[in-house]
Amino acid sequence: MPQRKGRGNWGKNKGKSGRGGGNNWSTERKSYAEVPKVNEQFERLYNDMSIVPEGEEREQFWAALRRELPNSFRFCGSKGHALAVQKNLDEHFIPQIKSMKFDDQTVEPPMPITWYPNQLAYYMTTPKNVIRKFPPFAAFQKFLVSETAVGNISRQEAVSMIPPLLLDVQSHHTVLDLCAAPGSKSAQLVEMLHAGEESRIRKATKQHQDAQADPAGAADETVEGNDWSDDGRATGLLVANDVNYQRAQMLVHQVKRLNSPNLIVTNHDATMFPSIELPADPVPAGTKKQGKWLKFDRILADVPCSGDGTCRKNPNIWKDWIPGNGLGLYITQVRILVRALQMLKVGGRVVYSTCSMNPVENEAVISSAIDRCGGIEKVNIVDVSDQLPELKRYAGLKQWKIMDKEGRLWNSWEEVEDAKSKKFEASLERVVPGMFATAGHDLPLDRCVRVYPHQQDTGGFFITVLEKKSEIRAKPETETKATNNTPSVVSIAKEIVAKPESDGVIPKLETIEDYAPRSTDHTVETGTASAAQRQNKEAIADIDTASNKRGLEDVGDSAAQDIKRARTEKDEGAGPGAVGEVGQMEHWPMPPSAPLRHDEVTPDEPAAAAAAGGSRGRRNNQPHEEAFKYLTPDHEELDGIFDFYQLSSRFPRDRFMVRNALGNPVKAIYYTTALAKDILTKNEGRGMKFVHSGVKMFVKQDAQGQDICRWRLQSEGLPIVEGWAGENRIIRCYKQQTLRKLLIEMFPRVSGEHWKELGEIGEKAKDIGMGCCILRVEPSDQEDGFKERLTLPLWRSISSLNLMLPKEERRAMLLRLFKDESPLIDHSQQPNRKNGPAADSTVSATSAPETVNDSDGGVALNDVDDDMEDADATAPVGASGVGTEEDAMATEDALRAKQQEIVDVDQAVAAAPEREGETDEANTTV
Ligand SMILES: C[S@@+](CC[C@H](N)C(=O)[O-])C[C@H]1O[C@@H](n2cnc3c(N)ncnc32)[C@H](O)[C@@H]1O
Repeated sequence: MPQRKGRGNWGKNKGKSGRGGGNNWSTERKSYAEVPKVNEQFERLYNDMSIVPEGEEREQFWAALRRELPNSFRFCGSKGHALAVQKNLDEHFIPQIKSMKFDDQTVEPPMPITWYPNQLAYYMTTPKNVIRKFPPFAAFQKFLVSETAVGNISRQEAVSMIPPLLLDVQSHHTVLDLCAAPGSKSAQLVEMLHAGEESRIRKATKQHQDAQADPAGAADETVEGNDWSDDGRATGLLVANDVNYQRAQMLVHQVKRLNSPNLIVTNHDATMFPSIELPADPVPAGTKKQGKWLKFDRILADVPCSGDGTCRKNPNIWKDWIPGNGLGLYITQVRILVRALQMLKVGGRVVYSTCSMNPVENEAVISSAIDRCGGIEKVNIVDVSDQLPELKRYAGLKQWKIMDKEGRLWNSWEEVEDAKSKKFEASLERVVPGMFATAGHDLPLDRCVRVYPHQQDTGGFFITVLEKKSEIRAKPETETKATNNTPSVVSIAKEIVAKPESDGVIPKLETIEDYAPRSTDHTVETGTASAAQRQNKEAIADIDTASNKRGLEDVGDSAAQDIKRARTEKDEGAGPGAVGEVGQMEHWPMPPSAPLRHDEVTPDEPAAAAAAGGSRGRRNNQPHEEAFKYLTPDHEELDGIFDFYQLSSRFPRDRFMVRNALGNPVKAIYYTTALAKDILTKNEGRGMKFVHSGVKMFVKQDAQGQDICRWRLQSEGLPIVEGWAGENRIIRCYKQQTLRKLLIEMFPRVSGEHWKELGEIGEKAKDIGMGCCILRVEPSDQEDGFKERLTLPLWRSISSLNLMLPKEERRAMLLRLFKDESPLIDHSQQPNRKNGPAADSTVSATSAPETVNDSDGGVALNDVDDDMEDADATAPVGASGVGTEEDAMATEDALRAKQQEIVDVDQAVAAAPEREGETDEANTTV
């Protein structure tokens, strides 16, 4: 974004809030403008340190911080489809918006963010409430909402897009996002894993088809790119984690839109993220198998922070900013970063980021973490000055000051020690040596990146890229300047005992006590306890509070209790020196699970299910997650599916799983990558808290007719598998008018002579067997052809053919592909079909479907897009056993309700604060 002095036309209206008509736009704008934007300590800290030079630029800095933030959004980089959506913005909406006037003012259209690669991100200064409420924006608003719901657009603050861009993710990478909710950066990371995948898969499937047709003549097209090992599919993985369960659910919603099988969502405290076990490598007979642990190529540590760089969208920060906020987070931030570096492969990258401008949460954390990991020879700060060349930025600070709780500024730890030696200083309690820049410690902290609000009209942000140069053994906190503790006997003993890791294999230590973070809970807190002990106790409390209040006890996690119990026993003997060592171990265990009590086993799940690793019972109020159980490749349901769709034997059969403890395919079958499968199966029952994984690929269908497969393809999973399906279930479409008709008309008839009305696809539609099939929209150079490739699920019943798409998605596609806002026509809404089709505008989304007399006899589309997991493996499938279009309509209604739910949740996610203490109103994404 270019540097901007004002906020364009909308900003000029700030003073005009009393304008006639009393529109909401004025009122809401006023509320932002009215929040007082002064805070003496906040302003003094940054002015005193001169983070921006005095004079005109400093004025611009503060003026920008006092302005409301522009909205921003970006297009999904990995989907060809999303690029067509972007074209729609450029060619349709932007010219439309440019011609609009509101209150005699021109309206500023979305503009590309210049530093974002491939012009995929945009910003817009028009306030979101104007977009929502000013009628000429209605179509644009609809476009944003529907494209966001299906994953083509992500609404995200501009500066928040930087950290993933600097992580340099490739499709075979194992990536960890340690503090991921609400998930905007995770979504970006998932997209990066899938970059280039569509064209790779197309090449791989084409080559396979060619080879089948002519084994001698097929050309090998799989020459470019780096990820052919799985027929072009991305082999990497994102583990997205958040300590807060509710926020982890938002994260799931956010990333689920992208339909990635390369994703696992977890729910752990990042300071002690458990080591993930992998299946051991094969060894020669008679040799003992070595434990193998996952290490990551890339880790994002977008840590909890005080968030003062977000005061443009969260004006309350002006009122609430106190120096203690940043001080209190420092230890947690260092622990998260050290844990990230421990879990990183040698040669891998960690990106550390905050939306705070305070060096105590930024350069001090970087410097302390590098110190704990053995210095710059072990962990280097990467020079990224040549990356994102258009991005204006400031270098990281090499000198800074620490503001104590009373607002006094300190230059060095020596000054603090001197003051403390004279009298007890309560306000210095949280100040520790590691917070200060150390003279003579020549870390290239200038390679850190600071982005200030006036530079590109954004929020403030801090980003640092770290590279692990060699294996590390993190020093215990007590032995570093992060705290002022002296080393404990226990920690020294551990350093001697701990075995070095090699080749990405971390040796497994034996006892829980070895890993357990030291609790101060049972350490006698006396007047003589050291400041470090008190500090550490507060720091542990900080994990609980700063991590959105989900600490050891809060999670209701029996594992946490076990850890506490274990460390308590040890601490009793260890004395005060044992405190302050949280996070020192390289290898953290899974939190152990408490055994399920008999009275916790629910009646519908026998004890056998619990024994099988099921999770129907709630343990100590721990959130309930269904098990992830993989089907054996020779499972009979898979036989049926592979036969019906004539799926190539080359498509992997061992990656299908279900979400119930008994492992029975009841409602839905999900697909994951091989690595996700290895992780989910190997770590089952070890206490790892998996919250989500897998793309729904097949959904159980009530359908009559002998030859119909009861498993229909779900649109989420279709792109993954469709290239491997046989011609018998494919209908090809080349002409725009064919697809347009299928989008506008629901349940068009194929019986009798009606099939002719379907044009180019009529004959195939007439002849294809009943059940689920695939509509392949092929691109061509014809005038009435398509520029983009599309694949959609269809259902052929006795008398009709129907695209299995929710109404909202039909409308979004009509708008995007044909600029068409026609009402949908529902042919199933005609008793006896004698009175002509019903236009969609007359159909109530919530009304019970009318009775349809002429049963189509083929299918009852139950549970379409039902996100409920297979809660009960023994439940009967479907209710009626007789399929009618009535059922199908009920399905459409369910879909529509679901779609609405998606939009609602999406709006909630978009409004969810990224940072502690932000209000929902604070979020200004469109
Ligand atoms: C700045 S936000 C992350 C924003 C996110 N990366 C995004 O782009 O949407 C910080 C997140 O860290 C989580 N968090 C706080 N303490 C944590 C901890 N100890 N371990 C893991 N997550 C933590 C919070 O719940 C919060 O969701």
